[in-house]
Amino acid sequence: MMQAEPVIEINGLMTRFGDNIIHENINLTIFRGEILALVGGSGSGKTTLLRQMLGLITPAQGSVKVLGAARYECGHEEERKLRTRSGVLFQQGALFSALTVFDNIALPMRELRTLNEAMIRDLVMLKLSMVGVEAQHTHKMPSELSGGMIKRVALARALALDPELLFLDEPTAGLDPALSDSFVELIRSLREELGLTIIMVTHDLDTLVALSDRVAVLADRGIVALGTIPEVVACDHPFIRDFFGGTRGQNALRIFQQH
Ligand SMILES: Nc1ncnc2c1ncn2[C@@H]1O[C@H](COP(=O)(O)OP(=O)(O)OP(=O)(O)O)[C@@H](O)[C@H]1O
Repeated sequence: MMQAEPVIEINGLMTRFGDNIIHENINLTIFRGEILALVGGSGSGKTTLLRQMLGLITPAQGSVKVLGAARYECGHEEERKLRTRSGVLFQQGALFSALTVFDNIALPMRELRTLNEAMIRDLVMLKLSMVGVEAQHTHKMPSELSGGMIKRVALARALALDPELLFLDEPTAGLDPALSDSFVELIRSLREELGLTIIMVTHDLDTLVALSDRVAVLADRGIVALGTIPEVVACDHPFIRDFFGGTRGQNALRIFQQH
């Protein structure tokens, strides 16, 4: 059951790159335990908003509060702690190509400088088993892995430090439908097991329907709709009509209604 504890609070956020205003007066609260999806047209600022929640891009105006701390205003030490409480699966550059599977997952643990190598070894193996990657792949290089396996290893790395918040940028992009379904299933079960709050950007309707509790639609520099899928679909906006209106949209919604 969703609890009403806010874990991310965005108020009056404005983003500008040069003369290009991307967001104007964005307000969004994300609650512990939910999966919130950000959708919107290309260039609507989904990835930028995700990066602002992660502390990677400073907004021109407004505040971003994460786990009670004001991002961009809290001190260095608090910012460091916040980073360890968030896991990220980026669309590109999911793994370091020069490091083995083991070392990719061990890296954030080693950076903590509080764990010895024996503990790190046990933790890496635990994370790999959580995402369904067998021990025989531990010493492979990323170039030796399939696309589906890379996503799983990247997810294990995102979970390396037991984060409370998990950020996913297009988690199923580039996966064929069967791999995409099994990855969605994995994310869903990890959310249950670990009590994660998940913020994801996705273009994929099947992923959206299968995972999201709420959807925020970015368009016209703001959030034009926010709510459950049926609530969002009921909003009359050109992007929403196009996004959910086609055959794929209608099929995805039918599956949603059958759940
Ligand atoms: N560092 C930057 N410098 C200048 N412009 C940027 C920068 N980052 C993003 N932009 C611009 O901001 C806008 C929003 O980009 P963003 O990547 O957040 O969109 P998006 O909704 O995630 O798009 P897509 O679905 O295509 O990935 C785009 O017009 C992009 O060109």
